Amino acid sequence: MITDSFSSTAAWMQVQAALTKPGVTDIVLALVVLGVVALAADYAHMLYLHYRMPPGPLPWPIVGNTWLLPDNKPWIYFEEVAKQYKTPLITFWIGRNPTVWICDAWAASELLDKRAGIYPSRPRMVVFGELGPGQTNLVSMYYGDRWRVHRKLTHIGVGLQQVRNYRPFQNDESMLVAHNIIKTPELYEKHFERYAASVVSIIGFGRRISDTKDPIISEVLAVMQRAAELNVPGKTFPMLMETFPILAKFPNAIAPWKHGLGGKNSRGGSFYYSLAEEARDNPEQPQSYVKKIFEEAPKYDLRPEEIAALTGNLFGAGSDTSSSTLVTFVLACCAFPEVLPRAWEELDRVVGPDRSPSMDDEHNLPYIKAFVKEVFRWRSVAIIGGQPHAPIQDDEYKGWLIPKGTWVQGNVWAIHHSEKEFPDPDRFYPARYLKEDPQNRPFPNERGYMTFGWGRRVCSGQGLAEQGTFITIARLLWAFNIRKARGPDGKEIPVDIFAYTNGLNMRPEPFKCQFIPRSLEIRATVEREGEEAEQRLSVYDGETKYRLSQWFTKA
Ligand code: HEM
Repeated sequence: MITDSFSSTAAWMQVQAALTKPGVTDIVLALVVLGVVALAADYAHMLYLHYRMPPGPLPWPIVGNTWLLPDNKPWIYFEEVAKQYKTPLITFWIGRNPTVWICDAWAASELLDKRAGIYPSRPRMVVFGELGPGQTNLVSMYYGDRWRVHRKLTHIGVGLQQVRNYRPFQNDESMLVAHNIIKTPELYEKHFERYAASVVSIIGFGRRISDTKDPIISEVLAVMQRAAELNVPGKTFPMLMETFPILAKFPNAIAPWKHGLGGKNSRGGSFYYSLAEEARDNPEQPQSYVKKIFEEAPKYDLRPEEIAALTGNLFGAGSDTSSSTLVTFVLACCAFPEVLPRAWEELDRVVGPDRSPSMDDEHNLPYIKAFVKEVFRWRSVAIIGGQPHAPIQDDEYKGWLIPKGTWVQGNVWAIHHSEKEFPDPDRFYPARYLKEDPQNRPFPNERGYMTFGWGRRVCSGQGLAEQGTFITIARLLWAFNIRKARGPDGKEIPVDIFAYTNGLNMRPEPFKCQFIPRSLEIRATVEREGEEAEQRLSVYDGETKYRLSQWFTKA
């Protein structure tokens, strides 16, 4: 007894001594205790959200579910998780950040379209946002007055009314695609890239891109494809910074995982600003979007990096997406040749061999329209719907909480791959879009696809992309029998409909194919129209002295 009371008195005196005169060990001990308490409180909060938010795998403290991510194409994994939980949306924790993945068309329509006023913002994005363009670019901007200004200014360039005025040169550029494919069919992918880059370059800078070797194509596409990898959740650097945002705060000199990320003052931005100034100051260059932006700049107090973002977005958002969609179209023709005769029958009946289809034919070409819709659906380029949305207030869906600021991503892969809306979804089957077809199913929007996003953040260039994709697909279907290439043994070389890149904007891995003109008359028409189009487009010929690569060396 006496010994017990003596030892407890001694221990008490030690505690008192430690409190009045703490040593290093005591401080370390106190910090450890504090750390454990903070961690426990943080994890308790994570578990609370785990039970209130849409279902998903149990998160671990700090790392969440990041370790469960596959090395590639996480959208397929999220589709499987949603099937496993039998829910239209799931929660997946990227570190301590719960992200919601919408895997069903009706839920996407309800949340992102019908409740557009609640979901118009972007969440905090460490890699694509804070280490990328941040709040200078419409794509990653939070919802608010500045976003409204940028959206309005973007519409001056590619708003629905405006893009109708671009039809003549877009049509001419598309005629050149068909002509160039006759000359060098093996370069078809390059012809699509040139076409897409040239259309946005004429709109933006009043200058066309006439050569597939123009460095602006290869350089800008390379940057875009790299950027597209930067918003696909991943468990390696640089995306691991979304799991551990503190790593983004380290100075670049001691943080190799940050290398190559642009930042607000990125050299890519300055490159676009120089292109814009060059176009503004060239009296010979026709009226263009940059000239209008410079006129508007004082009214909105636009900074140079904002001007660079607004004009650069035309390339950034509009060239890789449009050309990848056309490569997907070619892959579909090779893999599903049985869908072609019906397209030819319609085109021969409505258009004939002496001219190629025009935009005015659209109403008379229901199967071609369905074909284009199926291209947009079957392998949608923006496979996770571009950037995530974020609610500007807490929301509830089917009893689940979606807190303000949550990263909410439309999983377009899962949405367009659902048996319920698209029976046999990996089959390319345009007729599913025709009302009378037995495979036709209800869909929450009239178009029948969600390729261009939702609500207030829906793609600003949708009108331009849809009209360009229609006219180019219609023309190529009319002109060619597009089919699998043959090997030296004369046998067809198979194509793989799942071989796609891993970016946020995906495109088929390279494959070979043949473009066979459908008749001598059609071939003659393609050549004649191609030469005439080139003549008309010559008003946009011009050079730029800037190269993105020089910029990177210079800075
Ligand atoms: C096939 C071609 C294209 C596809 C599939 C596509 C798809 C998308 C998607 C999915 C989004 C995100 C929408 C959302 O957050 O809900 C987006 C945003 C955007 N797109 Fe496109 N796009 C295409 C072409 C274009 C073109 C040609 C331009 C302009 C020339 C453009 C400009 C933009 C801009 C500026 C945004 C950001 C809008 C905002 O955050 O408010 N896109 N696009």
